[in-house]
Amino acid sequence: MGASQKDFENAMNQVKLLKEDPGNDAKLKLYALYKQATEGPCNVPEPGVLNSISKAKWDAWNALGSLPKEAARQDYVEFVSSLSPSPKSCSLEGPGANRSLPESEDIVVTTEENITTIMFNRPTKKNALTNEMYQDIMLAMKAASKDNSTITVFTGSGDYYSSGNDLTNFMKISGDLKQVAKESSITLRKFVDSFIDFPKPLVAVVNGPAMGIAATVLGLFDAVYASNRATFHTPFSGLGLTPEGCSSYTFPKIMGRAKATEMLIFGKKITATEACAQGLVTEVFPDDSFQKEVWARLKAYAKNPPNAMRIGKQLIRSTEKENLHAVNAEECRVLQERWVSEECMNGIQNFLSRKAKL
Ligand SMILES: CCCCCCCCCCC/C=C/C(=O)SCCNC(=O)CCNC(=O)[C@H](O)C(C)(C)COP(=O)(O)OP(=O)(O)OC[C@H]1O[C@@H](n2cnc3c(N)ncnc32)[C@H](O)[C@@H]1OP(=O)(O)O
Repeated sequence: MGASQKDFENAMNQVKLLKEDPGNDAKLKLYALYKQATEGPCNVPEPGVLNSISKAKWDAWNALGSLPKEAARQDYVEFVSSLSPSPKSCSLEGPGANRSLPESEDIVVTTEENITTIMFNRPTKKNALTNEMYQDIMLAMKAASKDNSTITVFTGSGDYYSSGNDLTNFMKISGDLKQVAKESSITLRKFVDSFIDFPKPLVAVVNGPAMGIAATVLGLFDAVYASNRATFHTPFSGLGLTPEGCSSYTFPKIMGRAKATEMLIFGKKITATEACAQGLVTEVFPDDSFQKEVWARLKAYAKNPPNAMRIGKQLIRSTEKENLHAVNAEECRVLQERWVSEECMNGIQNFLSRKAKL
């Protein structure tokens, strides 16, 4: 006998209680089966290539063809049960939990003239990255790695590139702090892995200040173009934190140990011009012509044959990959401990109570 409506509803609740992020492929499958089970065969127009996430969702649903609603419901229930053998002891608000597919507008993905752009879009909060945004960025990167674009670009909306991790993420957690720190460490590792393994040229268009994790992962980009308004700031020690995004390896390699120490350990903020002199930034542009000049250049680069660019990148990066994964794993292991430390609690508390502005 097929799954009942009650089984289906239970399965939907179980998805919300998943302890670990099931991954983008599983989320797409869940989405498609859910839509098929509730609405029947895909009945909406195919989204344009400008929205690669909607397109991925549409493709997954459309691929189910004329599968009957009851069969989709049954498949959904079975698939959920394969994902969640035990729904007990879950943190409802932990990273990765309660997520299905990106719905928020905090990350905007567009594809135009062979360029997929992933934009941080939370300007009123200086594009600080929420737990949901980490998940959506991973999803967007996975889609971008497979779409028809030749280059992928990160940029920010408003006056900031990004102020890094949203420090209120720490207040949204429930349950055992150590367990949440463990889950966060897993999420962070996966997030940084997405940058290490990204197969196409990855470019940052740094429109304003870049802080914390938004600055550190720049060491994993293939080119970084910055407005002269941009600054680069990793105030980790003040927050009781330690470097991530592989910066403990990439920054000393790029700028030398002394300059990397000033940034990563002493929290020195550097200008775009300094970052360019130290090799973190490829080129700096005057802010008033920044967008025009950078996009004209990127559109020209994006016309290059995609395979040549992809394979060229692979040659430049492949010898480093193993090291980078090991560094990422170690940085995340250390951060897992830092997040539950008194120094970190005090650092976050200072920001939240605005006693200290970094
Ligand atoms: C158990 C652990 C679970 C955690 C799971 C996370 C997993 C991944 C962790 C990865 C590690 C990453 C580390 C980092 O990125 S460290 C860097 C963090 N960023 C900061 O420290 C910046 C903090 N912000 C500031 O110092 C200032 O806001 C800033 C200099 C950016 C701007 O100052 P300004 O005076 O111009 O503007 P406001 O302060 O008034 O800001 C406007 C509003 O934006 C909010 N805001 C800005 N940045 C952040 C932020 N990073 N987190 C949360 N909110 C931020 C600010 O509060 C204002 O909001 P309101 O208008 O509502 O007050």
